Amino acid sequence: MADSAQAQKLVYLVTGGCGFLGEHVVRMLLQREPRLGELRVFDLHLGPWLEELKTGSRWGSLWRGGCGRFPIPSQAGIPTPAVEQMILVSVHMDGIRPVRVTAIQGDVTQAHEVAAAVAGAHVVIHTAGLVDVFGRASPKIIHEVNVQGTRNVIEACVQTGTRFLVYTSSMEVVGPNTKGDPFYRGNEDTPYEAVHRHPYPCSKALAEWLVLEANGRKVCGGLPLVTCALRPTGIYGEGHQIMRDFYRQGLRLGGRLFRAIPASVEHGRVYVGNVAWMHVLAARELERRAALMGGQVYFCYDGSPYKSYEDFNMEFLGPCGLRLVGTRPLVPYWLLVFLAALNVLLQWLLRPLLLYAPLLNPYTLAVANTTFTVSTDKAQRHFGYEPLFSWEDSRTRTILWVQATGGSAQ
Ligand SMILES: NC(=O)c1ccc[n+]([C@@H]2O[C@H](COP(=O)([O-])OP(=O)(O)OC[C@H]3O[C@@H](n4cnc5c(N)ncnc54)[C@H](O)[C@@H]3O)[C@@H](O)[C@H]2O)c1
Ligand SMILES: CC(C)[C@@H](O)CC[C@@H](C)[C@H]1CC[C@H]2[C@@H]3[C@H](O)C=C4C[C@@H](O)CC[C@]4(C)[C@H]3CC[C@]12C
Repeated sequence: MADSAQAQKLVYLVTGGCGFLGEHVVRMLLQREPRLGELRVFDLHLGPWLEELKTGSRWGSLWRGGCGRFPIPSQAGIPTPAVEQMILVSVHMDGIRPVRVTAIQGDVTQAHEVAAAVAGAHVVIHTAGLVDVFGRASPKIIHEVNVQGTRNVIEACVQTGTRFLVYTSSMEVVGPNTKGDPFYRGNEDTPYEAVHRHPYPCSKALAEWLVLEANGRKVCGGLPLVTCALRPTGIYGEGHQIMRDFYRQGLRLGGRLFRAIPASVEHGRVYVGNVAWMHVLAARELERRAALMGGQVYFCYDGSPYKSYEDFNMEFLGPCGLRLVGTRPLVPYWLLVFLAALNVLLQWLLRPLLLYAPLLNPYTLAVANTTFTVSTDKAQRHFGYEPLFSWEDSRTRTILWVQATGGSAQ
């Protein structure tokens, strides 16, 4: 067993660390990982919020030391992306402990950039991905980022000797499938015909398979790679852009949203803070429980209620002044199908001029209209996961965020 937590100074790498989920994972690690010595935040687009780390305003961290552009040690002459290193003194329950935060602007599709970022890391939490179900990116790009990017992360772990990899997968690896079969309060062992056509779920399913298949491969140094995949359902919380889009749409429509999906269609949702916590815990326990956790998948879950996608959103948009009109869908389903198809045609026609990517398309309509909920305790049984945030707390935090954005672009 490794030294005590206080003595260990581990290097964590979070890919996609500036994304909706990634940012919460970064903050959770800074707050709740006592073994953290260096935190590498790797992303194609580094967020301005990283600048706040200098003031330490968010976590009681104190800023110490300069922030300059330092090249991370090049590996065998591999060119390294520009990095920004900040030294943080994080105040934790266990006392004051210095944490180095290294912001790395890089691309997971570039194997050499990934290898440079992974080199020397103890754990990789791989959240980077192209979450596109709206036709913004081509299938080729989605595959490049989500599949080849994941392959690059795996190979970097093997080449550089990093042994622990937690991958952010998705419920969509399972479903809803192309037949629209419901998945009603299922778990990791529930039989379900996971058949996909859309580029996004196909890419997530292949990437997850690669991660699980890599479990047990010998890394540089001869020890085995230990991997697991976490499958969040629809994540909500501070920073959820789709929630913000619904809020802005409602404001434009005079404080109203119009029901399009039957209230009986249940959708699994999970608070971003609990998803982040599950990632931190899985990364911590993967070493100690390698035999049990290695090669496993875990749905992300918490106490969020089972509701239709629209009714669930109203838990937050209602207290922000919006009203969902209709107890039943106000538009016949065939008309929604027609409008979704029309959106695809418009997207294709307008593509030479502008990117038209509305929420409604045949895929999003099918997903929204298909029950998909999980009921499981596998993460609790395997690595002691319990949600960190209650439903009430998750709801309050999300409402406060929606109110704070006020429908703005932030
Ligand atoms: N949002 C959800 O409801 C949800 C549900 C289940 C799973 N997931 C998964 O969680 C992960 C994070 O999703 P999110 O909702 O935070 O999305 P997001 O788009 O907010 O975050 C993804 C991050 O990855 C980065 N990224 C994209 N391409 C990259 C590249 N080529 N190189 C480096 N970084 C790159 C983006 O800049 C972004 O910061 C994804 O893998 C997604 O599939 C999301
Ligand atoms: C226009 C109406 C029909 C409206 O109700 C459409 C809602 C639609 C945009 C969302 C309904 C379900 C969402 C998806 C689900 O929460 C799970 C996902 C998995 C994750 O990996 C990525 C995001 C998503 C695909 C999510 C996207 C938005 C919805 C399709």
